[in-house]
Amino acid sequence: CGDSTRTNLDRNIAKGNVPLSNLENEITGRVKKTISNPVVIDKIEVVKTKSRVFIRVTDKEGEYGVTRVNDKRLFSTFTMFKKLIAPFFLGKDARDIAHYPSELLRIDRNYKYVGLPFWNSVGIIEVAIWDLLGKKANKPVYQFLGEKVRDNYPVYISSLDRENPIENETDLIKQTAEATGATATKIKIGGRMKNIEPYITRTNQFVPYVRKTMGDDFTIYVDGNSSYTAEEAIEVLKMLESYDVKFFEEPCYWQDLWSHKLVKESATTCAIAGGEQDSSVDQFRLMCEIKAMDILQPDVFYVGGMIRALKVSYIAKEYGIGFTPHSPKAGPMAAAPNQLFAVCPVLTGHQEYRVMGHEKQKDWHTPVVPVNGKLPIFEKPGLGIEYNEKIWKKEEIIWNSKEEI
Ligand SMILES: O=C([O-])C(=O)C[C@H](O)[C@@H](O)C(=O)[O-]
Repeated sequence: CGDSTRTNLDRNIAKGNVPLSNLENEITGRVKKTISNPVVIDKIEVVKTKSRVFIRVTDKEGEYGVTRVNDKRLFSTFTMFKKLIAPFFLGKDARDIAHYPSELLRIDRNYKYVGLPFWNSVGIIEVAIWDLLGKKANKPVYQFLGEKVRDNYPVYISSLDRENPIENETDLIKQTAEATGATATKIKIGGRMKNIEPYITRTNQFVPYVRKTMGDDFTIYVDGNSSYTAEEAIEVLKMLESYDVKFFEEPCYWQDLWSHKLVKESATTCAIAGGEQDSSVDQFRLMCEIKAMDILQPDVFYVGGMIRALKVSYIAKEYGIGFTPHSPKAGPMAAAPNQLFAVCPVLTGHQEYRVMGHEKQKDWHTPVVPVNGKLPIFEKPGLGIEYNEKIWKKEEIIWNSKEEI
Protein backbone atom coordinates (compact mmCIF):
# COMPACT_ATOMS: atom_id res chain seq x y z
CA CYS A 1 0.00 0.00 0.00
CA GLY A 2 2.78 2.44 0.76
CA ASP A 3 6.41 2.29 -0.26
CA SER A 4 6.82 -0.89 1.73
CA THR A 5 4.75 -4.05 1.50
CA ARG A 6 2.08 -3.84 4.19
CA THR A 7 -0.82 -5.92 3.03
CA ASN A 8 -2.34 -5.90 6.54
CA LEU A 9 -3.21 -2.25 5.93
CA ASP A 10 -5.24 -3.01 2.82
CA ARG A 11 -8.57 -1.33 3.01
CA ASN A 12 -11.31 -0.97 0.49
CA ILE A 13 -11.16 2.69 -0.13
CA ALA A 14 -11.57 3.43 -3.75
CA LYS A 15 -14.71 4.14 -5.66
CA GLY A 16 -15.69 0.63 -6.66
CA ASN A 17 -13.86 -0.75 -3.58
CA VAL A 18 -10.51 -1.40 -5.25
CA PRO A 19 -8.07 -2.27 -2.47
CA LEU A 20 -5.11 0.07 -2.63
CA SER A 21 -2.62 -2.80 -2.82
CA ASN A 22 -4.40 -3.99 -5.96
CA LEU A 23 -4.24 -0.65 -7.75
CA GLU A 24 -1.24 -1.58 -9.91
CA ASN A 25 -2.87 -4.85 -10.99
CA GLU A 26 -6.17 -3.15 -11.78
CA ILE A 27 -4.44 -0.52 -13.90
CA THR A 28 -2.14 -3.01 -15.65
CA GLY A 29 -5.16 -5.17 -16.46
CA ARG A 30 -6.84 -2.19 -18.08
CA VAL A 31 -3.72 -1.33 -20.09
CA LYS A 32 -3.25 -4.89 -21.35
CA LYS A 33 -6.91 -5.21 -22.28
CA THR A 34 -6.51 -2.14 -24.48
CA ILE A 35 -3.01 -2.77 -25.89
CA SER A 36 -2.60 -6.47 -26.65
CA ASN A 37 1.06 -6.55 -27.76
CA PRO A 38 4.11 -5.66 -25.67
CA VAL A 39 5.32 -2.07 -25.98
CA VAL A 40 9.05 -2.52 -25.63
CA ILE A 41 10.96 0.54 -24.45
CA ASP A 42 13.87 1.14 -26.79
CA LYS A 43 15.24 4.53 -25.86
CA ILE A 44 14.98 7.32 -23.28
CA GLU A 45 16.18 10.79 -24.19
CA VAL A 46 16.48 14.18 -22.56
CA VAL A 47 15.87 16.77 -25.26
CA LYS A 48 15.86 20.54 -25.31
CA THR A 49 13.80 22.60 -27.71
CA LYS A 50 12.18 26.03 -27.47
CA SER A 51 14.46 26.55 -24.41
CA ARG A 52 12.57 23.84 -22.55
CA VAL A 53 13.56 20.36 -21.47
CA PHE A 54 11.57 17.20 -22.22
CA ILE A 55 11.83 13.48 -21.52
CA ARG A 56 11.04 11.34 -24.54
CA VAL A 57 10.52 7.58 -24.34
CA THR A 58 10.51 5.70 -27.65
CA ASP A 59 9.40 2.11 -28.18
CA LYS A 60 10.80 -0.50 -30.62
CA GLU A 61 8.21 0.55 -33.21
CA GLY A 62 9.49 4.13 -33.13
CA GLU A 63 6.46 5.59 -31.36
CA TYR A 64 7.13 7.96 -28.51
CA GLY A 65 5.68 9.59 -25.42
CA VAL A 66 6.91 12.89 -24.09
CA THR A 67 6.60 15.19 -21.14
CA ARG A 68 8.05 18.57 -20.34
CA VAL A 69 10.05 18.50 -17.11
CA ASN A 70 11.52 20.83 -14.51
CA ASP A 71 15.09 21.15 -15.79
CA LYS A 72 16.51 22.38 -12.46
CA ARG A 73 15.26 19.31 -10.61
CA LEU A 74 16.48 16.99 -13.38
CA PHE A 75 19.96 18.41 -13.87
CA SER A 76 20.68 18.75 -10.14
CA THR A 77 20.08 15.01 -9.82
CA PHE A 78 21.16 13.92 -13.29
CA THR A 79 23.59 11.21 -12.17
CA MET A 80 20.83 9.42 -10.34
CA PHE A 81 18.57 9.70 -13.39
CA LYS A 82 21.22 8.40 -15.79
CA LYS A 83 22.82 5.70 -13.67
CA LEU A 84 20.15 4.35 -11.36
CA ILE A 85 16.81 5.01 -12.96
CA ALA A 86 16.65 5.34 -16.76
CA PRO A 87 18.55 2.06 -17.46
CA PHE A 88 15.96 0.07 -15.51
CA PHE A 89 13.23 0.87 -18.04
CA LEU A 90 15.12 -0.10 -21.21
CA GLY A 91 13.86 -3.26 -22.88
CA LYS A 92 10.88 -3.45 -20.51
CA ASP A 93 7.25 -3.75 -21.56
CA ALA A 94 5.76 -0.28 -20.99
CA ARG A 95 2.36 -1.85 -20.33
CA ASP A 96 3.64 -2.91 -16.89
CA ILE A 97 4.51 0.67 -15.96
CA ALA A 98 2.17 0.67 -12.94
CA HIS A 99 4.43 -1.91 -11.25
CA TYR A 100 7.80 -0.41 -12.14
CA PRO A 101 8.19 2.28 -9.44
CA SER A 102 7.84 -0.35 -6.67
CA GLU A 103 10.10 -2.79 -8.54
CA LEU A 104 12.77 -0.17 -9.04
CA LEU A 105 12.79 0.55 -5.32
CA ARG A 106 13.63 -3.07 -4.57
CA ILE A 107 16.58 -3.34 -6.93
CA ASP A 108 20.03 -3.51 -5.39
CA ARG A 109 20.55 -0.60 -2.96
CA ASN A 110 18.14 1.83 -4.61
CA TYR A 111 16.13 2.06 -1.40
CA LYS A 112 19.03 3.98 0.15
CA TYR A 113 18.55 6.87 -2.28
CA VAL A 114 14.82 7.48 -2.03
CA GLY A 115 13.64 11.04 -1.67
CA LEU A 116 12.65 13.73 -4.14
CA PRO A 117 15.79 13.30 -6.36
CA PHE A 118 15.08 9.60 -6.79
CA TRP A 119 11.33 9.75 -7.20
CA ASN A 120 11.34 12.80 -9.47
CA SER A 121 13.65 10.92 -11.84
CA VAL A 122 11.24 7.98 -11.80
CA GLY A 123 8.21 10.26 -12.13
CA ILE A 124 9.36 12.08 -15.25
CA ILE A 125 9.99 8.80 -17.07
CA GLU A 126 6.76 7.26 -15.78
CA VAL A 127 4.72 10.22 -17.04
CA ALA A 128 6.37 10.07 -20.51
CA ILE A 129 5.59 6.33 -20.65
CA TRP A 130 1.94 7.03 -19.88
CA ASP A 131 1.92 9.49 -22.78
CA LEU A 132 3.36 6.77 -25.02
CA LEU A 133 0.71 4.24 -23.94
CA GLY A 134 -2.12 6.72 -24.38
CA LYS A 135 -0.92 7.61 -27.86
CA LYS A 136 -0.57 3.95 -28.83
CA ALA A 137 -4.11 3.27 -27.66
CA ASN A 138 -5.42 6.57 -29.04
CA LYS A 139 -6.90 7.31 -25.63
CA PRO A 140 -6.34 9.88 -22.90
CA VAL A 141 -4.16 8.46 -20.11
CA TYR A 142 -6.87 8.78 -17.46
CA GLN A 143 -8.83 5.96 -19.13
CA PHE A 144 -6.13 3.56 -17.91
CA LEU A 145 -6.05 4.99 -14.39
CA GLY A 146 -9.64 4.53 -13.33
CA GLU A 147 -13.19 5.65 -13.72
CA LYS A 148 -13.62 9.27 -14.75
CA VAL A 149 -15.24 11.16 -11.89
CA ARG A 150 -15.03 14.76 -13.14
CA ASP A 151 -14.94 16.62 -16.47
CA ASN A 152 -13.22 19.76 -15.19
CA TYR A 153 -11.96 21.43 -12.03
CA PRO A 154 -11.77 25.00 -10.73
CA VAL A 155 -8.33 26.60 -10.62
CA TYR A 156 -6.62 29.03 -8.28
CA ILE A 157 -4.13 31.60 -9.53
CA SER A 158 -0.78 30.75 -8.04
CA SER A 159 1.30 33.84 -7.38
CA LEU A 160 4.91 32.75 -6.99
CA ASP A 161 6.72 35.99 -6.18
CA ARG A 162 7.93 37.33 -2.84
CA GLU A 163 9.83 40.33 -4.16
CA ASN A 164 7.32 42.06 -6.46
CA PRO A 165 5.56 44.98 -4.68
CA ILE A 166 2.20 43.76 -3.37
CA GLU A 167 0.23 46.19 -5.55
CA ASN A 168 1.92 44.89 -8.72
CA GLU A 169 1.53 41.24 -7.74
CA THR A 170 -2.14 41.75 -6.87
CA ASP A 171 -2.62 43.42 -10.23
CA LEU A 172 -1.24 40.29 -11.97
CA ILE A 173 -3.63 38.13 -9.95
CA LYS A 174 -6.51 40.41 -10.96
CA GLN A 175 -5.53 40.31 -14.64
CA THR A 176 -5.32 36.51 -14.57
CA ALA A 177 -8.67 36.25 -12.77
CA GLU A 178 -10.33 38.50 -15.35
CA ALA A 179 -8.86 36.57 -18.27
CA THR A 180 -9.61 33.06 -16.95
CA GLY A 181 -12.65 33.52 -14.71
CA ALA A 182 -10.72 32.08 -11.75
CA THR A 183 -12.22 32.90 -8.36
CA ALA A 184 -9.28 31.96 -6.12
CA THR A 185 -5.63 32.72 -5.61
CA LYS A 186 -2.66 31.54 -3.54
CA ILE A 187 -0.09 34.08 -2.42
CA LYS A 188 3.33 33.67 -0.87
CA ILE A 189 3.81 34.66 2.75
CA GLY A 190 6.88 34.57 4.98
CA GLY A 191 10.35 34.65 3.46
CA ARG A 192 10.76 30.98 2.29
CA MET A 193 12.58 29.09 5.03
CA LYS A 194 12.87 32.32 7.04
CA ASN A 195 10.62 34.77 8.84
CA ILE A 196 12.46 38.06 8.73
CA GLU A 197 11.95 41.59 7.45
CA PRO A 198 10.90 42.73 4.87
CA TYR A 199 8.76 39.56 4.58
CA ILE A 200 7.05 40.00 7.96
CA THR A 201 5.72 43.42 6.96
CA ARG A 202 4.97 42.25 3.41
CA THR A 203 2.86 39.35 4.73
CA ASN A 204 0.93 41.62 7.08
CA GLN A 205 0.13 43.98 4.21
CA PHE A 206 -0.31 41.51 1.33
CA VAL A 207 -3.13 39.40 2.77
CA PRO A 208 -5.40 42.40 3.64
CA TYR A 209 -4.55 44.04 0.30
CA VAL A 210 -5.56 40.99 -1.74
CA ARG A 211 -8.75 40.61 0.30
CA LYS A 212 -9.68 44.27 -0.23
CA THR A 213 -8.81 44.27 -3.94
CA MET A 214 -10.37 40.94 -4.90
CA GLY A 215 -13.43 41.17 -2.64
CA ASP A 216 -15.01 38.99 0.01
CA ASP A 217 -16.19 36.26 -2.36
CA PHE A 218 -12.71 35.58 -3.74
CA THR A 219 -10.99 32.54 -2.20
CA ILE A 220 -7.53 33.20 -0.78
CA TYR A 221 -4.96 30.52 0.00
CA VAL A 222 -1.42 31.21 1.25
CA ASP A 223 1.88 29.37 1.01
CA GLY A 224 4.50 29.70 3.73
CA ASN A 225 7.19 27.59 1.99
CA SER A 226 8.51 26.40 5.38
CA SER A 227 8.99 29.95 6.75
CA TYR A 228 7.77 29.66 10.32
CA THR A 229 8.27 27.95 13.63
CA ALA A 230 5.04 26.48 15.00
CA GLU A 231 4.73 29.41 17.41
CA GLU A 232 5.18 31.99 14.64
CA ALA A 233 2.81 30.14 12.33
CA ILE A 234 0.09 30.05 14.99
CA GLU A 235 0.39 33.83 15.35
CA VAL A 236 0.22 34.35 11.58
CA LEU A 237 -2.73 31.94 11.40
CA LYS A 238 -4.85 34.29 13.57
CA MET A 239 -4.30 37.08 11.05
CA LEU A 240 -5.04 34.72 8.13
CA GLU A 241 -8.30 33.54 9.67
CA SER A 242 -9.40 37.14 10.22
CA TYR A 243 -9.15 37.57 6.42
CA ASP A 244 -10.91 34.28 5.74
CA VAL A 245 -7.89 32.54 4.20
CA LYS A 246 -8.94 29.01 3.32
CA PHE A 247 -5.67 27.12 3.51
CA PHE A 248 -2.19 27.75 4.91
CA GLU A 249 0.31 25.66 2.96
CA GLU A 250 3.60 24.49 4.45
CA PRO A 251 3.64 26.90 7.39
CA CYS A 252 6.61 25.15 9.04
CA TYR A 253 9.66 23.27 7.82
CA TRP A 254 8.13 20.72 5.47
CA GLN A 255 9.51 17.62 7.22
CA ASP A 256 8.43 18.78 10.67
CA LEU A 257 5.03 17.13 10.87
CA TRP A 258 4.75 17.78 14.61
CA SER A 259 4.87 21.54 14.12
CA HIS A 260 2.24 21.25 11.38
CA LYS A 261 0.10 19.25 13.77
CA LEU A 262 0.39 22.01 16.40
CA VAL A 263 -0.60 24.66 13.86
CA LYS A 264 -3.51 22.52 12.67
CA GLU A 265 -4.74 22.10 16.25
CA SER A 266 -4.80 25.90 16.63
CA ALA A 267 -6.76 26.49 13.44
CA THR A 268 -10.48 27.11 13.53
CA THR A 269 -11.45 27.95 9.94
CA CYS A 270 -8.22 27.72 7.92
CA ALA A 271 -7.01 24.32 6.67
CA ILE A 272 -3.36 23.29 6.96
CA ALA A 273 -1.89 21.89 3.74
CA GLY A 274 1.42 20.34 2.74
CA GLY A 275 3.31 17.64 0.92
CA GLU A 276 4.92 19.38 -2.08
CA GLN A 277 8.39 18.02 -1.30
CA ASP A 278 7.22 14.72 0.17
CA SER A 279 7.90 11.72 -1.98
CA SER A 280 7.13 8.90 0.43
CA VAL A 281 3.67 7.39 0.19
CA ASP A 282 4.16 6.11 3.76
CA GLN A 283 4.88 9.65 4.91
CA PHE A 284 1.58 10.83 3.44
CA ARG A 285 -0.17 8.10 5.38
CA LEU A 286 1.64 9.17 8.54
CA MET A 287 0.49 12.77 8.00
CA CYS A 288 -3.08 11.49 7.97
CA GLU A 289 -2.61 9.09 10.86
CA ILE A 290 -1.20 11.75 13.22
CA LYS A 291 -3.58 14.43 11.89
CA ALA A 292 -0.80 16.79 10.80
CA MET A 293 -2.55 18.05 7.66
CA ASP A 294 -6.03 18.82 6.40
CA ILE A 295 -4.95 18.70 2.74
CA LEU A 296 -2.30 16.54 1.04
CA GLN A 297 -0.36 18.19 -1.78
CA PRO A 298 1.92 15.73 -3.58
CA ASP A 299 3.55 16.84 -6.82
CA VAL A 300 2.90 14.23 -9.53
CA PHE A 301 6.54 14.33 -10.69
CA TYR A 302 8.30 14.67 -7.31
CA VAL A 303 6.29 11.84 -5.75
CA GLY A 304 7.30 9.38 -8.48
CA GLY A 305 4.57 9.65 -11.11
CA MET A 306 0.88 9.19 -11.69
CA ILE A 307 0.41 5.88 -9.86
CA ARG A 308 2.11 7.03 -6.67
CA ALA A 309 0.18 10.33 -6.77
CA LEU A 310 -3.03 8.38 -7.31
CA LYS A 311 -2.18 6.24 -4.26
CA VAL A 312 -1.87 9.38 -2.15
CA SER A 313 -5.32 10.48 -3.31
CA TYR A 314 -6.74 7.13 -2.21
CA ILE A 315 -5.08 7.56 1.17
CA ALA A 316 -6.62 11.05 1.43
CA LYS A 317 -10.00 9.51 0.65
CA GLU A 318 -9.50 6.78 3.23
CA TYR A 319 -8.79 9.30 5.98
CA GLY A 320 -11.36 11.87 4.88
CA ILE A 321 -8.58 14.37 4.15
CA GLY A 322 -8.29 16.87 1.29
CA PHE A 323 -6.17 16.42 -1.84
CA THR A 324 -4.87 19.44 -3.79
CA PRO A 325 -1.62 18.55 -5.59
CA HIS A 326 1.27 20.92 -6.13
CA SER A 327 1.55 22.06 -9.76
CA PRO A 328 2.34 25.76 -10.31
CA LYS A 329 2.12 25.27 -14.08
CA ALA A 330 0.14 26.61 -17.00
CA GLY A 331 1.76 24.71 -19.87
CA PRO A 332 2.49 21.08 -20.83
CA MET A 333 3.59 20.23 -17.27
CA ALA A 334 -0.03 20.74 -16.18
CA ALA A 335 -1.03 17.72 -18.28
CA ALA A 336 -0.04 14.92 -15.89
CA PRO A 337 -2.00 16.33 -12.92
CA ASN A 338 -4.86 17.08 -15.31
CA GLN A 339 -5.13 13.37 -16.23
CA LEU A 340 -4.87 12.37 -12.57
CA PHE A 341 -7.68 14.78 -11.66
CA ALA A 342 -10.05 12.95 -14.01
CA VAL A 343 -10.00 9.88 -11.77
CA CYS A 344 -8.69 10.68 -8.29
CA PRO A 345 -11.38 9.94 -5.71
CA VAL A 346 -10.95 13.24 -3.88
CA LEU A 347 -9.98 16.66 -5.20
CA THR A 348 -10.35 19.59 -2.85
CA GLY A 349 -11.15 23.21 -3.64
CA HIS A 350 -9.31 24.84 -6.54
CA GLN A 351 -6.22 23.47 -8.31
CA GLU A 352 -3.04 25.36 -9.03
CA TYR A 353 -2.64 27.48 -12.21
CA ARG A 354 0.31 29.81 -12.62
CA VAL A 355 -0.30 33.56 -12.45
CA MET A 356 -0.43 35.11 -15.98
CA GLY A 357 -0.44 31.57 -17.36
CA HIS A 358 -2.97 32.62 -20.01
CA GLU A 359 -0.39 35.02 -21.48
CA LYS A 360 2.45 32.51 -21.40
CA GLN A 361 0.84 30.06 -23.85
CA LYS A 362 2.95 29.13 -26.87
CA ASP A 363 1.83 28.44 -30.40
CA TRP A 364 3.67 25.08 -30.46
CA HIS A 365 1.49 23.20 -27.99
CA THR A 366 -2.16 22.76 -27.09
CA PRO A 367 -3.14 25.76 -24.94
CA VAL A 368 -3.75 25.25 -21.24
CA VAL A 369 -6.19 28.04 -20.38
CA PRO A 370 -9.13 27.85 -17.96
CA VAL A 371 -12.61 28.82 -19.13
CA ASN A 372 -15.02 30.27 -16.58
CA GLY A 373 -12.43 29.51 -13.92
CA LYS A 374 -12.18 25.81 -14.79
CA LEU A 375 -9.76 23.63 -16.71
CA PRO A 376 -11.37 20.78 -18.65
CA ILE A 377 -9.86 17.29 -18.48
CA PHE A 378 -7.78 16.94 -21.64
CA GLU A 379 -9.33 14.37 -23.98
CA LYS A 380 -6.66 14.11 -26.67
CA PRO A 381 -4.56 10.89 -26.76
CA GLY A 382 -1.80 10.45 -24.19
CA LEU A 383 -1.42 13.31 -21.72
CA GLY A 384 -3.63 15.41 -23.95
CA ILE A 385 -1.03 17.89 -25.20
CA GLU A 386 -0.31 18.07 -28.93
CA TYR A 387 3.02 19.57 -30.00
CA ASN A 388 3.84 21.10 -33.34
CA GLU A 389 6.19 18.45 -34.76
CA LYS A 390 8.48 21.18 -36.08
CA ILE A 391 9.83 21.82 -32.56
CA TRP A 392 11.57 18.40 -32.57
CA LYS A 393 13.40 19.25 -35.80
CA LYS A 394 15.34 21.92 -33.92
CA GLU A 395 15.93 19.91 -30.77
CA GLU A 396 19.21 19.40 -28.97
CA ILE A 397 19.63 15.89 -27.58
CA ILE A 398 21.16 16.35 -24.14
CA TRP A 399 21.23 12.69 -23.21
CA ASN A 400 20.40 9.49 -25.05
CA SER A 401 20.22 6.17 -23.23
CA LYS A 402 21.60 4.33 -26.29
CA GLU A 403 24.85 6.24 -26.30
CA GLU A 404 25.30 6.25 -22.55
CA ILE A 405 24.99 2.49 -22.03
O1 LIG B 1 3.14 25.70 -3.98
C1 LIG B 1 3.82 26.12 -4.92
O2 LIG B 1 3.40 26.30 -6.04
C2 LIG B 1 5.23 26.38 -4.65
O3 LIG B 1 5.64 26.34 -3.51
C3 LIG B 1 6.08 26.70 -5.81
C4 LIG B 1 7.54 26.74 -5.43
O4 LIG B 1 7.81 27.94 -4.75
C5 LIG B 1 8.43 26.62 -6.65
O5 LIG B 1 8.11 27.59 -7.57
C6 LIG B 1 9.87 26.72 -6.24
O6 LIG B 1 10.32 25.80 -5.56
O7 LIG B 1 10.50 27.70 -6.53
